[in-house]
Amino acid sequence: MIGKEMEIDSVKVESSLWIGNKRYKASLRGWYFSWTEVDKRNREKKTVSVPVSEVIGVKEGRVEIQPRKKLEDSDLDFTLFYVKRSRRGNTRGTLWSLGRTQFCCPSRDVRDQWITQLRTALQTHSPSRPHRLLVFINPFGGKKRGKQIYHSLVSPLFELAGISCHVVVTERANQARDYILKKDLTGFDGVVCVGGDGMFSELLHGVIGRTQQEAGVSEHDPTVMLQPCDLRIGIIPAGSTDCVCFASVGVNDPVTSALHIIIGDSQPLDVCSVHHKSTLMKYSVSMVGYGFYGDVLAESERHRWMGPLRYDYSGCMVYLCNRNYAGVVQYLPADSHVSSPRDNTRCLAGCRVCSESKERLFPHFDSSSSLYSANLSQVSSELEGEWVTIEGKFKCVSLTCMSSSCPRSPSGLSPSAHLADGTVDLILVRETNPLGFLTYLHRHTTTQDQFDLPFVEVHRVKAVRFFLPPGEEEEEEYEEEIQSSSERVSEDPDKLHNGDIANAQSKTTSQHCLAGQKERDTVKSARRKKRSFVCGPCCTKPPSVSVWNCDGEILPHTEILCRVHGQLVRLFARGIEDSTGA
Ligand SMILES: CCCCCCCCCCCCC/C=C/[C@@H](O)[C@H](COP(=O)(O)O)NC(=O)CCCCCCCCCCCCCCC
Ligand SMILES: Nc1ncnc2c1ncn2[C@@H]1O[C@H](COP(=O)(O)OP(=O)(O)O)[C@@H](O)[C@H]1O
Ligand SMILES: [Ca+2]
Repeated sequence: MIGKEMEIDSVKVESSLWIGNKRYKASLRGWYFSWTEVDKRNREKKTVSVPVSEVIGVKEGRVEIQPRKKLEDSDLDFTLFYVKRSRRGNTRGTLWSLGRTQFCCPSRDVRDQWITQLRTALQTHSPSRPHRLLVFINPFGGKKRGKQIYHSLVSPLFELAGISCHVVVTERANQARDYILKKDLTGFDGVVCVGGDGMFSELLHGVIGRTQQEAGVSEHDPTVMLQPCDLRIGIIPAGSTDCVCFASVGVNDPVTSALHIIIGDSQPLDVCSVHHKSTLMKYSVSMVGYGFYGDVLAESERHRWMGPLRYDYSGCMVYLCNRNYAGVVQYLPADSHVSSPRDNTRCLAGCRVCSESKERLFPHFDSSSSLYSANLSQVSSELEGEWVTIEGKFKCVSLTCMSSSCPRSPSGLSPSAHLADGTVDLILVRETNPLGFLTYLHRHTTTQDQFDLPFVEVHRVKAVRFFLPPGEEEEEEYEEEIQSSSERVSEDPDKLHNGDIANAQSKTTSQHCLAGQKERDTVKSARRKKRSFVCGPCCTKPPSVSVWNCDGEILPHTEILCRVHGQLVRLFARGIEDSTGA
């Protein structure tokens, strides 16, 4: 490896090249390919430098790939494709596009030499680029443009970069997850989803599940140390919230994401496992939310036809219901010397807090062999320590492993949270008046501190337990109903979908709203009332139990234990490249 690097470092290719009718002095030195304009008196002008790691492809002749491939035969020309950066409106992240420059060489020999040298440098300097990818497209995500986005914007870039893809257009929910869990994945360097957070979640569950299966680790045991996953995940945003993409890249743009995948970027990510009793329910990377966000999701599932707007509509409806929910929250604080959710920092590309966390998270990591010499039955110490208990009435209880920024909220649920520091932020919004809560929500869309409110508190934690106060415990009947819906699912695993749960809920909801006093008097109806979620402003006695929204899916239980697994998976991303500062 080092030998090769030295060999390349010593390679110095230089020649005159033309772009249009201007002459340039071009050179390839180590990590950079640069070209400097030279005027008629041999004076040097502006230099453009492209890191070899950001070269997407080198083609013979004059080539255009967008809008349509066009090849002109020429012995003297070559075309260089690379990452070009630009800012984007009010977001912090950097938008990437495909830069393209056509060079004309003095002779065919010189042209061939340039192409060979550039391609060799590319191979040497970008060892972690993927060569073969498994791509899942959800044709129904977001505005239903997944297929079009992939075929018109992404696939031509992958082709240009020489990446071969096996594409699966999904026909049902959970198809992507099951594929990753069961099929032969030999030869794939990564998995990619074209869709939203729900589709990402399928890949996440597939990749984590598969890795644990192969390592013989039980996913259900919350105390176990899970095996970190090798297969990287790429996200081409084509969903409704696109929070995971936005929070890890800084923009939700299919071309930017495709370019990060091509150059083989790698961003570790913390993952929360959510357990009920001794069963794993879900993994989450963005938001696990009870109360407001749970109700918004339950309501939004009934308005899927509205597309991404369903969340805004449901948000308003749920806001008008003005609910508060009693609960007991217990948490295990993280080390407050390292960072705090109110330290006003942002997790950006190359984040120091995240990179320093690696050693703490993987004390057994052997960097020379890149192996985790972890004893697989190893019990993690992450659940040890002094738990803090808070009981009260809450508008919402939210947990987030990362900032959870999205186009709706560019700084996110917890603006100073880190992608890969092995902690999760717990946000408690206590009972307050509607104006107070609106102020809290509104601050997600501005730069004002949403934690600087008397009814809001935030803690950086490693684990959280939530349960209902004594006397308000989870109802068996409800659990049975969910159970029977899961049983139906085990006959046909593809039917477990938010829709099912939300339908069951909305059925009770509309029954509650429409049924007369007679039915309401029965015990059964009283129970239903308790678990109905959104019934509009007509409700005089709101239900006392909400649901958990786990990365956009409704969890079938209220009592949960969440714990964070630091840097469990890796994305084809690099964190947010700050376009406002550096
Ligand atoms: C007054 C303006 C208030 C704006 C409040 C924005 C808060 C945004 C926090 C966003 C956290 C997002 C966490 C990510 C969740 C996703 O995993 C998950 C799944 O995404 P997918 O469908 O793409 O698969 N998405 C969600 O669960 C959606 C949550 C979205 C909540 C939006 C709430 C909008 C609230 C509008 C309230 C308006 C009150 C107005 C009163 C007159
Ligand atoms: N072919 C399909 N038919 C129905 N549901 C699907 C299909 N493919 C994926 N899904 C499911 O659709 C849900 C939403 O997908 P997602 O891509 O996240 O879009 P959105 O951001 O609009 O919610 C996911 O939970 C995923 O499991
Ligand atoms: Ca984190």
